[in-house]
Amino acid sequence: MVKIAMTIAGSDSGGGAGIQADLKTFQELGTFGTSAITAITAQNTLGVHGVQPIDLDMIESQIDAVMTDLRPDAVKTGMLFSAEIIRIVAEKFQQYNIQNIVIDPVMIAKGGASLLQQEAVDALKNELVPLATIITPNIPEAEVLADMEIVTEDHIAEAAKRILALGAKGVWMKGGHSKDPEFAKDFVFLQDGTSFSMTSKRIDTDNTHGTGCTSSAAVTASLAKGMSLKDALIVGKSFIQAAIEEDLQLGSGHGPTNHSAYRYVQDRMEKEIHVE
Ligand SMILES: Nc1ncnc2c1ncn2[C@@H]1O[C@H](COP(=O)(O)OP(=O)(O)O)[C@@H](O)[C@H]1O
Ligand SMILES: Cc1ncc(COP(=O)(O)O)c(N)n1
Repeated sequence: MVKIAMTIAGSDSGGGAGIQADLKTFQELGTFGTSAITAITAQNTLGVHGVQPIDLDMIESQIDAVMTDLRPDAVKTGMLFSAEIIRIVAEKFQQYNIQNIVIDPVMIAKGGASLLQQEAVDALKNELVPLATIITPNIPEAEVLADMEIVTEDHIAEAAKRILALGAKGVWMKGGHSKDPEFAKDFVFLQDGTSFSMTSKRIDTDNTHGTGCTSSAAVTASLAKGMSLKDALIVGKSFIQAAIEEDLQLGSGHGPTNHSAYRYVQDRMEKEIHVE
């Protein structure tokens, strides 16, 4: 029977990030996608033009509706916007005993708009991160979660240690924001003390809108299908490398990635991602 993946996130009218990116990615990887929408954004490749959070009761009802009937095999979170929304999501994860939880700690859109209120960071750290199978911060998000500046690889390891100390089972420290002109190098640290890196060549492009949403959705779909965490993360990295490489040149700002590229270039990606 088809496996079910769920996303709890914001809507991106531009289709490159948020719920839209997640559902496309779930579908591409052969899972059945379900969702609970936390906020609506009026957004395109040029930026975020408006944000309207959904009523808390309605967020709760959406989660209950999916959890009680469809029972997702893995769930991811994206834009959660407020401490109140984070609390509801954390409560629901516990109520329904969800095991495969991917937390993309979305804070700021590529154009600079805030997608998480400042006072929600504590709720994220104390209530949601402890439930994560894997949390997927980019460098600025890891700096906030670990409360330190990240410049060197030693800083990455120290920040990961601090994030694991919050209770997450694993952390995928994404390197898209690093200054390395040649490589996009990510590091994974797990609660059992193991770690590995996933490196690809850096693509010179502005079309990276939604890379965090898309890569974490690929991990979620892979966990839903029963893959090991390590294999699921390698699919996440390969899926996003394909989606960035085969970009679509849409819009006149930070364009979306190509969510359907992976299915055509999967074999090539296996050789392009270096795991060490
Ligand atoms: N220009 C790029 N070329 C190749 N991979 C990239 C590029 N930018 C980001 N990535 C990869 O995309 C994923 C998401 O990266 P990152 O930009 O760090 O997160 P976010 O999208 O959350 O800001 C990571 O696996 C990262 O290595
Ligand atoms: C609704 C929504 N959720 C998440 C992001 C972050 O996307 P990214 O940082 O990858 O551009 C976004 N721009 N919009």
